[in-house]
Amino acid sequence: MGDDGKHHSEFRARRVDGANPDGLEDAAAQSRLTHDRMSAEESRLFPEICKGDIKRHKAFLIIRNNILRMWFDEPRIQLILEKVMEKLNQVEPQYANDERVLAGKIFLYLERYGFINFGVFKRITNPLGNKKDQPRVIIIGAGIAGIIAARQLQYFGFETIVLEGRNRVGGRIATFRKNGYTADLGAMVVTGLGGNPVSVLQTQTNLDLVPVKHKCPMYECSQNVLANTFLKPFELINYRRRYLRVPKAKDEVVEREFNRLLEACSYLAQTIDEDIHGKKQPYSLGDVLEQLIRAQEKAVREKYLQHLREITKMKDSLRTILTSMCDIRTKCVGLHKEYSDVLQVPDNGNVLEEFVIRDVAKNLVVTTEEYARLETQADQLKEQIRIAEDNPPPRLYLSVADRRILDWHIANLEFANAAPLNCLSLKYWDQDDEYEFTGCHLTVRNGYSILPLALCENQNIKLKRTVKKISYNKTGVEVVVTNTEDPKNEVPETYKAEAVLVTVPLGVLKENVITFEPPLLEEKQSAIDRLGFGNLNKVVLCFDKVFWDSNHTLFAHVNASTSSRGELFLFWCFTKPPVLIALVAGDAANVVECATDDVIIGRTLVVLRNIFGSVAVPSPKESLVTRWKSDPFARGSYSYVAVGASGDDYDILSRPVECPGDRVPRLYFAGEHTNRNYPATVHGSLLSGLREARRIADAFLGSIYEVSAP
Ligand SMILES: Cc1cc2nc3c(=O)[nH]c(=O)nc-3n(C[C@H](O)[C@H](O)[C@H](O)COP(=O)(O)OP(=O)(O)OC[C@H]3O[C@@H](n4cnc5c(N)ncnc54)[C@H](O)[C@@H]3O)c2cc1C
Repeated sequence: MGDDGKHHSEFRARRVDGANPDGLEDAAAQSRLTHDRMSAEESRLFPEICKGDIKRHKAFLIIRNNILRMWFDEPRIQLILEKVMEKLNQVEPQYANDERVLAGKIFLYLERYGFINFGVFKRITNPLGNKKDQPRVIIIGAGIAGIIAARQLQYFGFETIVLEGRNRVGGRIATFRKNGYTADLGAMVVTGLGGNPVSVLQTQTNLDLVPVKHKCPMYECSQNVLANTFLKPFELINYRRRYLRVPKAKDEVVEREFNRLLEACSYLAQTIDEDIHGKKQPYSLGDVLEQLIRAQEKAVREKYLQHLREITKMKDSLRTILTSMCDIRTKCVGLHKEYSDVLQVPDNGNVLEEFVIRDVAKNLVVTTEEYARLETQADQLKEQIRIAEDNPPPRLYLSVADRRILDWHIANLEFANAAPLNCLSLKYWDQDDEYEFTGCHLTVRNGYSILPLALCENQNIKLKRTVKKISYNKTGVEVVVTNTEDPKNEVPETYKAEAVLVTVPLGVLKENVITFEPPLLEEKQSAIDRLGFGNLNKVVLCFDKVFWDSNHTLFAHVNASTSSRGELFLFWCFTKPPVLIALVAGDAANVVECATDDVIIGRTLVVLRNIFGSVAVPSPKESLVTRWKSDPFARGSYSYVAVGASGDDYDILSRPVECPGDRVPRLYFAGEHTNRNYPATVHGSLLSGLREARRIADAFLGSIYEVSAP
């Protein structure tokens, strides 16, 4: 990444960029809605408004946008209908008076759909009153999807119980905290605040978000440095840096080429029909990218060969000309001699002899002129050859050093997708791009776990309960768990409820560690198999002082080979206490799973010492290596669209399961792998939890139309 470089996942600049939107348009945009248009969902829920006259349509939008803005104005306090009507009366008295019923319905819809009154806020009233015997829902997994769903369901009046296998909440949001050091082992980046529900949670909790600056010096191995440096004796032990900073211009050129290659892949993805040309197997992004690189290499080689061929051709022509000049020169010498000879003959007035003299003289002139013409041609050709030889086209598409830098950019993309590029679907790997939020990327300086911990307050959560079996039928659900509170005496427990929400990671679903009774439908099982679940690991090193350039919060390490490109390729340093987080992505992420901590940490220190010099880099005070793939409660990091999968698979995974003849579905699914538009992210999980809370509430409490309007 160049100093100011942006890679393809950078956001397009749009107007809204965070919490507390000012106007009605901003409030709608922050809720991922359009201010002057009803969403498809709204049109479905309010058909009489959608198809009705333009005035009511406008009334709907004005009321909806005003309610959203009221929520964003103070998301720490429950927004209640009375307050909404009071404020609406101040800003839009006409709508407050004429559309009271509609305003009530819009309020209930926004609340049920998790646009308002979600997260950590002070409750003023219970929206459903204090009804007894509310349905009971079991939520499996205390990650962000499970906790927000539990919290929302509880707010809607359900009795909830969260069963969590680990001895902590947060799932893939996990913060290492020790001796004042903080490091996020799972999620650590908020990918823009414009449209992001995390912006509300930031206001409600004390998440300390700092922008991720793109200045990122890049270091690569230079074997010549040591050889070319005159070392004093002690320097032999404390040898100097062996890695050099990649020149900014070079980094920028390669980054531009990388982006060009990705654009070409994207063009091909749109034009290639995966089923034609007898190719049954869909293409992967990695394969096509490598093919494009090979094609470019071939084209560059071809161009260079063509250049050599042209020079050879010019040289051949020059040789022919020079040979002709030689012949002409010999001929000239002969003619000259002949001319001298005929001039020797005494003039006896013979006309024939006079004719011979003139003829030889003429021949001599013509031949000399021909020689001069060829000489000019030869000079021109020599100049052309010189120019061509002085300006050869590149011999190689990428030098070895260029390829390493390109591999670094590929590793960065493999990090973003948590998978080697040859596992990603060419056609659909970036299917969610158009939903990207606006604003810069931010990181949580005080640790992301603040969020799940805040959301857990007053929730009924049982830790150390590993779910083994889920049975569901028309009467309800039964969940069998192993209670691991006492490792020497693990006991089975059974929990019963009206419905169950499963939020375990896709990696866990793929392992089939939970038995579903009856088994999941073939459609769902195939989607579980098709979608990819990637891996990405981190090495955390805590030091007693900063030895890196504190002006930079990121620095890059360019690895020596394509196969190791993802190894410790990027270092993060965002927290006040000096902590470095090294990222391991792509194939290298899986290598970490089977190496010991000593090996990984030792290797990380070698890289740092090569960059900063061994004197500068002390031994770490604390260190830690993640192994997400080996973690039985994750089995990897997050989902990706694998070769053969598509965005549809996220939709299939989000569908609830109904027993034939039952009036409501009993089995629901949430989690990042169930969110087509926002997969693989904290906000995606959060939105999926809100979505399922709404779905369960609609099923058991009636849809928004059956809720009596005030
Ligand atoms: C290394 C890494 C880096 C990431 N970086 C980012 C980032 O920068 N930004 C971002 O937005 N997202 C990031 N993500 C993704 C983000 O963390 C996840 O998408 C999100 O946290 C998932 O939430 P979830 O609730 O869907 O799943 P989880 O958080 O995984 O929650 C599922 C819960 O189910 C529990 N569970 C599993 N099996 C069982 C069982 N059998 N019984 C009971 N409980 C069980 C788990 O213990 C877990 O608590 C990253 C993820 C990883 C791993």
